[in-house]
Amino acid sequence: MQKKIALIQMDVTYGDPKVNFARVNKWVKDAVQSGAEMVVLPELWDTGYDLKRFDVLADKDAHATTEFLSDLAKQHNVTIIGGSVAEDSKDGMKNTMLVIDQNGKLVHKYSKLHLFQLMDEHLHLVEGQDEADFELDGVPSAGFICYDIRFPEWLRKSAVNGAKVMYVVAEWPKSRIDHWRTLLQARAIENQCYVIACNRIGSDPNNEFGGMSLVMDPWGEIITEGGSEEKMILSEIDLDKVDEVRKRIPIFQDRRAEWY
Ligand SMILES: NC(=O)CCC(=O)C(=O)O
Repeated sequence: MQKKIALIQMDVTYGDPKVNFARVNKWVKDAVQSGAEMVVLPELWDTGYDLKRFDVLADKDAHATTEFLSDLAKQHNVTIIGGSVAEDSKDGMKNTMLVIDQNGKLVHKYSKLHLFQLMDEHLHLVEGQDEADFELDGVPSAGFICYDIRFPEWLRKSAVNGAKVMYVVAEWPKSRIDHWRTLLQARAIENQCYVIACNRIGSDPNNEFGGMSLVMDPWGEIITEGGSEEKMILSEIDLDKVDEVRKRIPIFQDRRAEWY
C-alpha cells in the first residue's frame, strides 16, 4: 500500500489564528494540487507558542479548528494530520493533535502528554490523558507532539500495539535540530516503522525554529528532508516495507518483555 504525503513546513504567525487559518487553507489546496493524499501540519499551527494569551486565543474544545480542518478534508478529499492546536478544554489548556479522514471525520484527538518546561508549557498547560494510537485507512498508526519523542518508552508502546506509521508534529528550535534528527532516526530504527515528522520554520519572540521535517523509512533511512526554508515536502511511503523490515530483523518476536 502506497501513499503520497505532503508535510507543510510552514511559518506560524505568533498569536494570530486568523492569519494562520488562511495560510493552512492555501497550503492544503496547494498540497492537493500537487497530488497529495495526506497533509501533515506542524505543532500549534493556529497560535504558535503564545501560551500567556491562551486564555483568549485557545479554541473551546477545539471545535472551530476541528470544523475548519474537517471542511478542508471534505472539500479536497484529503486526510489531514492536523498538527496540534491550542485547546481550551474543561480540564484546562491543552496542546492537541487532530486527525481527520478524507470524509471530514475526526478519527483521533491526542493532547500532548509530556509538557516541555524549557518552553514554559508546564506553567500554562495541562497534560493530555489520551492514548497515542489510532487507525487510519486500516493502517495502525500513532501520533506524537514534539517533546514526546524524547520518551522512547511512549513510542515503543505504540509499536508494540502494532503501529506501522508514527506521525510527529513539532515546533522544534533550530538550536537543537541535531537532537531532532537523531531522536527521530532512533525511533524509526528501534520501532521499525515509518516516522513522518513535520516541524515549523520561522521564529517567535523566544525561539528560531529549525524545519528539517522528514520522512524516515522503517530501516531508518531518510526518504525526504525539508531543509530550512518554508516549503511543502512531498513524499511517498510504501507500507509493505514495514513488514519486510520486521521480518528481516524480528525484534518484536525477540524482545524479552519479562526482563524489562
Ligand atoms: N515544542 C517542543 O516540545 C520542543 C521540544 C524541544 O525543543 C526539545 O528539545 O525536546
